[in-house]
Amino acid sequence: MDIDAPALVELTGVNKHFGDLHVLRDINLTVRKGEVLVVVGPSGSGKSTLCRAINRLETIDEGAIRVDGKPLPAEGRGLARLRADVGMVFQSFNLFAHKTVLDNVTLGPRKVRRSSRKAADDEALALLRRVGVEDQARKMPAQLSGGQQQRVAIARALAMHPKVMLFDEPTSALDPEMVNEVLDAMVALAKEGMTMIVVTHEMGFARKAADRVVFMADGQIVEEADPDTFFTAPTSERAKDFLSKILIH
Ligand SMILES: Nc1ncnc2c1ncn2[C@@H]1O[C@H](COP(=O)(O)OP(=O)(O)OP(=O)(O)O)[C@@H](O)[C@H]1O
Repeated sequence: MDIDAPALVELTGVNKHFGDLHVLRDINLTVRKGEVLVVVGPSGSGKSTLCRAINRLETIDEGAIRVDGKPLPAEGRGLARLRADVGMVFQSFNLFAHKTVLDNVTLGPRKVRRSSRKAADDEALALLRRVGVEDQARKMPAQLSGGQQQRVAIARALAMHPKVMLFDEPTSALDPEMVNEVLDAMVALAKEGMTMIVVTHEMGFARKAADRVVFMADGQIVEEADPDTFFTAPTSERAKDFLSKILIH
């Protein structure tokens, strides 16, 4: 990753509450073009909320979030553009159940990017090939395994030509034997230079693919470091405690 690359996602003084719960506490974070940032931390530390705020699936109470230099839009067309620029892959694959795999991938480009059917189909098939599921294109999502569905979800986000991809625990709902096929697709994407923010409990992925690891606890960024430093020499007691409780491959 180029350390002089321009900032693509910038959070400044971000605070968020759910009622009395202060779920994001003064978050300052910059993700540069081409960077792979992995966010780790205990359950309930605010990792999902952070991801969702960047895509404006959650509003924030204070602070500013910029994507590619622009503040997040409030509503309307700007929001559709933001959701195209910021691709999101969730734990639950969120595919449209009544549409074929191919239609799941082409729907966004045809609607938002006004691609022709032929152009959208051709690109979708190329993307499905890239994540290894092109032979599933005519099937319905329910006919696919969880790992295949998640790879379709990645292809669907990529079809919008995102500037950054957010992954919120993309393998947590998968059977163990399917985890690697999704992680491999993500590693390939990282190697191609995609800017990525990945919330995960897969520390092997973090070690392999992350440029930087951010450790969150109680809504705060407690520590951030390159993966080698974070996993071998964490400085905060909270990160040490967290790492002592998980298995690192
Ligand atoms: N819509 C909501 N309304 C109220 N509280 C919420 C809401 N969404 C999340 N929370 C709470 O905010 C806190 C942070 O949640 P969040 O999902 O961001 O954590 P997380 O670090 O992603 O956790 P996990 O690893 O378990 O997914 C939790 O205590 C959660 O219960």
